[in-house]
Amino acid sequence: MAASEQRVSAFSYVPRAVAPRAMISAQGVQKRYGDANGLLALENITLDIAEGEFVSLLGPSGCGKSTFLRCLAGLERPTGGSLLLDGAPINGPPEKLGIAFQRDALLDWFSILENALLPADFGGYDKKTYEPRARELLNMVGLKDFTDVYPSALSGGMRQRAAICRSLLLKPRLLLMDEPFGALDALTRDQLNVDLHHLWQQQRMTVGFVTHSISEAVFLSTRIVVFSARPGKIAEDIHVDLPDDRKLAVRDTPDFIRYTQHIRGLFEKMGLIHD
Ligand SMILES: Nc1ncnc2c1ncn2[C@@H]1O[C@H](COP(=O)(O)OP(=O)(O)OP(=O)(O)O)[C@@H](O)[C@H]1O
Repeated sequence: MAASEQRVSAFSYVPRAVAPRAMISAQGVQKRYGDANGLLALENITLDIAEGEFVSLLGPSGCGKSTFLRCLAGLERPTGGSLLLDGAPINGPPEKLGIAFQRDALLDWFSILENALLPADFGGYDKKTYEPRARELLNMVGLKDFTDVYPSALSGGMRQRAAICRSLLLKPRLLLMDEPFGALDALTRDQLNVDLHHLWQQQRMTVGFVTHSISEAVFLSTRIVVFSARPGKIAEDIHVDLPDDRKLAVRDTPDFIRYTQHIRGLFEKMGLIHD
């Protein structure tokens, strides 16, 4: 499906008349693993992402969401098309990048505060300079009293909160998250959705977020890019026009439900879910 054939509906993303310059610009991005006969994971991905957008990638398992995220992180290279950050090709992990994955990857022999400070360590920055920010972030997500505790003493949700603080330590312009809440129970996941929404509201970093949850995507995003089955193509690019300051109760509103129904309908049409 060519970019021009992408689905357009009442929900579709329409760039604003005076659009801010794209921070990320993908033009016909293709990713094939292996040689010329290898597996085609992504085909013809074309989209621009402006600074400060919260973009979720939704789609069936194996459709290339993580592959696209890894291309954005400079951990994989597209095999076709162009992928630009601030107008320059992404040839490696960009500066000011924050990453969070499903496994929190905290280091068990460091305290929570030390874990949150690791990016300063790795980046060769003075840890003392960043300590107030690490403490502020940990405070914001309810870990104020756990800064000196080791990860093994924390629940999965608390660990993931600490991991998110770590990814935000250096004030990333771009935060890439691959199913960061996938392993958490529903209540903890709800709370972390709220926490992440608050963090995004305050810091306004650009976020690329991979999830399998339609409701999580609608709650968090300003925009949802729905991929079709492999090779991943954009099935629909949806602008989420919900209040900027979202509380969990927004999920009970007719507007929210219209979005979740619409996306479920797309997956039904793709034959991915049925009653
Ligand atoms: N390093 C790799 N080498 C070869 N094939 C790969 C590699 N990484 C991913 N793939 C394949 O590329 C396709 C897309 O994988 P990817 O992980 O990007 O999908 P996804 O949409 O994130 O899947 P899921 O939702 O299940 O996590 C899959 O068929 C996968 O097997």
